[in-house]
Amino acid sequence: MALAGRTAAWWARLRSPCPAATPFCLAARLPAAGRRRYSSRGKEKLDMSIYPVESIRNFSIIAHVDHGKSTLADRLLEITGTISKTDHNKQVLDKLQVERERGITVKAQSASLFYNHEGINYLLNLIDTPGHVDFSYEVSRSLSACQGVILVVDANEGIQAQTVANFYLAFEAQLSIIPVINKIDLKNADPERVEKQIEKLFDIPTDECIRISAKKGTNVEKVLQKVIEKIPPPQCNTADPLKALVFDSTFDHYRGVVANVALFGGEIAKGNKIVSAHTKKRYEVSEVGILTPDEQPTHKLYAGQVGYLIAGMKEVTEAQIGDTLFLYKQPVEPLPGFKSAKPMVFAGMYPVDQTEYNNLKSALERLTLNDSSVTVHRDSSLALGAGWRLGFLGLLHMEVFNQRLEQEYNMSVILTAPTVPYKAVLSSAKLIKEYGRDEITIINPAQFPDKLSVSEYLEPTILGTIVTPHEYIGKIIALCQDRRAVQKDMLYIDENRVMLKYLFPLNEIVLDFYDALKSLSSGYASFDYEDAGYQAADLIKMDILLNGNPVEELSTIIHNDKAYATGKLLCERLKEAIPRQLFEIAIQAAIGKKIIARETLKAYRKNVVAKCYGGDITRRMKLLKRQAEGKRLMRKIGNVEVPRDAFIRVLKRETDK
Ligand SMILES: Nc1nc2c(ncn2[C@@H]2O[C@H](COP(=O)(O)OP(=O)(O)OP(=O)(O)O)[C@@H](O)[C@H]2O)c(=O)[nH]1
Repeated sequence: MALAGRTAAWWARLRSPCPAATPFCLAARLPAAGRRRYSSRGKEKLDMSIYPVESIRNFSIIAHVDHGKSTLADRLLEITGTISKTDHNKQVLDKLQVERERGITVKAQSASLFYNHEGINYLLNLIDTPGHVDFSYEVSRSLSACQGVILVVDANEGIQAQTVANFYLAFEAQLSIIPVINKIDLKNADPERVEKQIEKLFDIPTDECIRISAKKGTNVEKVLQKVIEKIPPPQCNTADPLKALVFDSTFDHYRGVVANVALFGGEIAKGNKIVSAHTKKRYEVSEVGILTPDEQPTHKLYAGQVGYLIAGMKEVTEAQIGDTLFLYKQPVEPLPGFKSAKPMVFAGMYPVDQTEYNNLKSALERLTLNDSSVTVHRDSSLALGAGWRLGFLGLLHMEVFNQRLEQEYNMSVILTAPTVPYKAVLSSAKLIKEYGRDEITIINPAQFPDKLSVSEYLEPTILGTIVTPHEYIGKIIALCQDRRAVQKDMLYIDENRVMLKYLFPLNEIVLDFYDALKSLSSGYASFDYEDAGYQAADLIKMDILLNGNPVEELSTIIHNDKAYATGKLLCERLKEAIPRQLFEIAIQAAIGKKIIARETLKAYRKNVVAKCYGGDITRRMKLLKRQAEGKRLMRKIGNVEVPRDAFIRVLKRETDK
């Protein structure tokens, strides 16, 4: 919208003192830490009409993990008076307990900042993003609500794998990029070297980089000024019909779904009747507001602004991420949505005790409301009872989800070995008819179709980026080869740093690749990856047998080349996990009918009443009862008693490897 044609009153409002510096000051109303969920209650509504599109900048901070995004966000919130300057305000946007404990950002948060620059009041909408590869889905989602990004690079570590990945996400989205070199206060900081890396890899002139210390606040104000100068305001108009993009949503127990929206046109207020382009359902808006970063109700939200709305949606699925909301009877062309999050890792989840099944079910339902990237299917297992098969974006995502179940819902669960989603191209007419298609995705080894009914198995692959000091390159190449990876590129970022690109089977990196890479490079190498489709693979299903009976929970799908080593390992671990019994037990790994590994557990008799011969009957009964109780914790496979937790011990150590 052109600036010309504005009234004098409009200019006067725009140039009036920034709300953050007046008695309106939001900072004064915000508790320093530990904000309540229902934080909008009783707050005076703000008038957002004083922020026309020209005064708005929507931006994100992107970086490699730990390069200082959250710290920079804290400083920006302080400088603009959005939060007060206290020591309690560390990582204000990291609201989840798991985020604070692990020091990582899991869920993107947004905050509106008010900033007066050269007499003009600006509304800056900052969207914090997670740095870990598992959460890159959140990054691309956040970027869709932005016109620019601050790309933060650590002055000591320089460009890392996720810096490259995040840069390309922003570049492909055609966003303005402000390169910032952080941590210049560190003794080993070498901003000049990092500037050269940025020039070489991203073609950004060295003099465009801003050197800052987010921790000490050095030059942070310059970053804000650059945001105003370099990032364009959103291209939209309040006079147009409402067009609101849902870019995130959370669930509040009291008020239902709180949808984070970016307005690409029109305005929205309490009482408006809106329709979801995705579900076609109609709602009445009960509250709109901005995030500061707490919820701050406003009278309206206008085109170009970013905020939240509550409209009586009961489930997060109703506020589908990427959905477009419009006014009832004023339909608009929906905005291009997002690719839905694709789970990379699947695992079985079971209650430790089956009596907890219903509690776990409701905890899962509530947690997935807040994390819609987790997929849930019901599943059951002979050993572990009724449960679910869950799909996660990666292993860290799985761990974080599990930790949130424990911390936020007090549930402890059993997680089985993670597996990646394989595919099979079917050749058997019977199976094709049964499935209704000739290609199936296998997320559970129990569904693995026999080789005779399949023309080809496929495994998921990823394109991995590794950035490392060059002295570790030999060991890293050997590690990649061991993981069946194929080199695609190798580039020197500067005289002693190398960037490698490899095509990996996802299965080879999902469990422990990152740990192996970190340990052989003394922590210096970094890794990021993106989906690279499927490739044909020589896959097999390996079964574990106890005295000839298969243990379904321990079946795994693996590459033929890795079968022998894995089979041997599982047999050895089971031998440790199963107590000796009255008879000898053969523990075997098998592919089809062929045995590929074997361990033998010698016979042993634990006669609890042996000591009591001639003793009194009550003591004898008591001991027999205790033995019976112990048996309930066992699962019988054939005639072999296996402690229920043995499966987990065996599988868990697989993930801990
Ligand atoms: N010395 C110094 N340390 C900093 C600076 N900025 C951030 N740090 C520290 O670097 C660590 C990581 O900072 P964060 O802000 O949590 O990093 P992040 O990029 O948000 O991390 P994720 O949310 O996990 O992606 C923290 O210990 C910060 O205190 C800085 O300018 N100087």
